[in-house]
Amino acid sequence: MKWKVAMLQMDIAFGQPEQNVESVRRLVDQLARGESVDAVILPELWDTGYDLGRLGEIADPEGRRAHSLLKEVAQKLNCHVIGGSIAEKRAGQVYNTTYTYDRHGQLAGTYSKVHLIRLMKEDQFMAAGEQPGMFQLDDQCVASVICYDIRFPEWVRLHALRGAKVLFVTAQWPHPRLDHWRQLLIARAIENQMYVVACNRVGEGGGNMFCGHSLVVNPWGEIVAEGMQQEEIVRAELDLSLVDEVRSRILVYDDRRPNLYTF
Ligand SMILES: NC(=O)CCC(=O)C(=O)O
Repeated sequence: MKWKVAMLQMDIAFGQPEQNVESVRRLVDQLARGESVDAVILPELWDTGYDLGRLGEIADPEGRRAHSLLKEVAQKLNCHVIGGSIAEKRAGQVYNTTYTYDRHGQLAGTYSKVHLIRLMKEDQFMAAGEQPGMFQLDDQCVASVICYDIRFPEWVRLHALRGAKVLFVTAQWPHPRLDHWRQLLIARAIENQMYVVACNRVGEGGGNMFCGHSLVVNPWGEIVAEGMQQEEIVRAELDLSLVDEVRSRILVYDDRRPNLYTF
């Protein structure tokens, strides 16, 4: 199976959800004028940015605003939507949450960021998720994680062990750590022999300059597509049969020694 994917590498207005909804709509309109795609992915916290101090006021109650927009996008483009993440107000807490809609406009999965980044004070304003982000799209097993999660190979590995062939990463990754971003994504693809489709944002917010370079890496570790550091739609084609091919060439999964990994 082949999938055409598009990453909306957008700028995000700090603490301005309505303005950011309009930015998503503008990019989706632009995407709709080009060749059709099977999946589109947005960046992390595309609705609020890292305006953590105002989350009580601007976070999306039960994600209602995001659900409505992402469903609309899935139906308009007739494609899967890995909906970046949003600041989701739920049960008196705020979570950093991804909603994924399938091409029929049905909710396919929800994932709340498990590893909150203390460096950016996320832990002081948000609650951490507890569940994995696994779901099916076109009968293919895929996973989604959020930004800092890629520094935790053991978390990504669990998703690969449970069958994920594609890892979607939604991010707000800032300078000066562009090298970390690229190398961690390539490493996750090589060690798990899976596609990694990673959408970052550009622009400035809360004292950070975000580095773009949205990336698609194939299961052999080759970069298939890479954004620049400007607002753009980055497109790529995935050939999912390559996952099985690479997994049968180097038998990493069979050669594991999990009984030794508990000392
Ligand atoms: N939004 C994030 O999780 C940023 C992660 C990051 O900058 C890093 O891990 O470095």
